[in-house]
Amino acid sequence: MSNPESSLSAPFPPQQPGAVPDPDTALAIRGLAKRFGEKIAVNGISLDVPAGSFYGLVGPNGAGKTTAMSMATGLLRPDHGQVWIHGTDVWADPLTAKRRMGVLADGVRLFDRLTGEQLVTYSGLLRGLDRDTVAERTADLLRVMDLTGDAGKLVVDYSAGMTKKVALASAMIHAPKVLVLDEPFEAVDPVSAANIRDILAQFVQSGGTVIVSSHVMDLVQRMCDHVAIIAQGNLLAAGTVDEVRDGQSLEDRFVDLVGGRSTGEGLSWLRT
Ligand SMILES: Nc1ncnc2c1ncn2[C@@H]1O[C@H](COP(=O)(O)OP(=O)(O)OP(=O)(O)O)[C@@H](O)[C@H]1O
Repeated sequence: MSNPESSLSAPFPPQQPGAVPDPDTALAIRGLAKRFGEKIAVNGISLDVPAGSFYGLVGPNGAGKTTAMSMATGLLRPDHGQVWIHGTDVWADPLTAKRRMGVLADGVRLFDRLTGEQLVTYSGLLRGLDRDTVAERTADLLRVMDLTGDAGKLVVDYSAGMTKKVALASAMIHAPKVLVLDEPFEAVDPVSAANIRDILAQFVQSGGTVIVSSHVMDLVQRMCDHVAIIAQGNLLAAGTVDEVRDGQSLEDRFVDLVGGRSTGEGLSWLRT
């Protein structure tokens, strides 16, 4: 079934000036839009992420996930629209909003001339934590990320998966209420990924909110309780995973909604 007008796409009215979404909503997005030259990367997306949810954001390559997440976390200024983290406008009051969130951004350079331990420590001190708390949490985070043995190594010399894990540790050290993670499992080995999943699940159980983008539908179906599907800058569906997948696997539903499966023809020159 291909139904981009699915009733699951939340029919949000334009936000009235001055109207603030319920502070219990972890992330509220209204009419978020971004254009790069002629390219409309995000085309007026509205979405509510309930507090305490494990929310997956899925979409094909170039769908606008990273752009939307960057605008939602105060890293990229939107052309239009508003974003609130627990009722705080991210662009009007970025300091308060950023205290409440931990962000694993895609493609943002880390201070990679620091060691892993220094980087996580620096993130904690930057967030205003005292030195003892930072030392304790840094040791805990490096341990669960299986980085203790490499804590003294420069981040520039880390593998892609190690870099992802140290960035994740840096995003979590101030115990935010909301974690916004762009592809947190990309390049991460299965044991570390399982550890990270456990940490995130416990975080959600204790009332935190996790928003992850991922291309791995099976993972999103197993791990998340809510999901939004984005394609070509538009929100195609959003709701609980069961609502969105509508009796199918999430992967089949995704392919139905997004389309674009090639028939396997072509590239005859590649066949031996
Ligand atoms: N800084 C930029 N300048 C120009 N175009 C950009 C820029 N950032 C993103 N885009 C374009 O906007 C669109 C959305 O990109 P975005 O990175 O948000 O997609 P994505 O869903 O995160 O993709 P992927 O799953 O491949 O990471 C793409 O067409 C991309 O080429």
